[in-house]
Amino acid sequence: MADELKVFRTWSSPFGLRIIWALQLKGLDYETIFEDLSQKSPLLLQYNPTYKKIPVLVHNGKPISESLVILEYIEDTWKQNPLLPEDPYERAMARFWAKFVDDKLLKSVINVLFTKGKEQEEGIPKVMENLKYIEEELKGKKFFGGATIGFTDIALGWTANLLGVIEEVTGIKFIDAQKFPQISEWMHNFCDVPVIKANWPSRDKLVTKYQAHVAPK
Ligand SMILES: N[C@@H](CCC(=O)N[C@@H](CS)C(=O)NCC(=O)O)C(=O)O
Repeated sequence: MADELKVFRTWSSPFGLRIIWALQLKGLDYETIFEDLSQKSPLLLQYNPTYKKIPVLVHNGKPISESLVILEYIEDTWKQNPLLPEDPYERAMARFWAKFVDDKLLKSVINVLFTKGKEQEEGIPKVMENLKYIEEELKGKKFFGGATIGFTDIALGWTANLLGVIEEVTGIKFIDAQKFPQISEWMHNFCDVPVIKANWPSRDKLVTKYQAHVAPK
């Protein structure tokens, strides 16, 4: 039986994009279901009753949620074009940095995006500190996984367009090539990969969306 793959996502979600990138890098066909999160579909609620969030990947009727878990499932199920290294220690490190992206970097960026005044100012050094860890980790590497993009690159991928959008919306500069040369180079290399380039949501639409969510100064 051919695999039936469905992805529940939204047009803008960076978590949803991770799944699209991974499926396309693996050369897999899938159907996309775009959700309106203000009116979640009964199917989304059925497939992800605990978190009620996108993305959800449904493989032959079986749902998997949480983007990093879905990435692992994709990697475990389809062996072509590996996203994780073979060596167990390197695999652990790839997972460690992907978790760092969600637990530390993303949270610090969201905090700056959705606060203002003193709270926002105090949040900026935390973002910079988290970016410095990534900068160190990327030293001497084109991608986290080496010559081709892998698990950690996909996890960090949102920064390559969303950080710029957030800079525009907040007026706060996070990335410049002098302060973060490795990250800047990585962003450039990452955006150059055809599967990545082909799937970015419209930057203008993202700016409008985030402007509407951000607290007025
Ligand atoms: N940790 C989750 C985060 C997913 C997530 O936050 N999805 C958002 C859209 S970007 C969502 O579905 N929000 C709906 C809600 O919170 O009700 C993952 O990695 O998949």
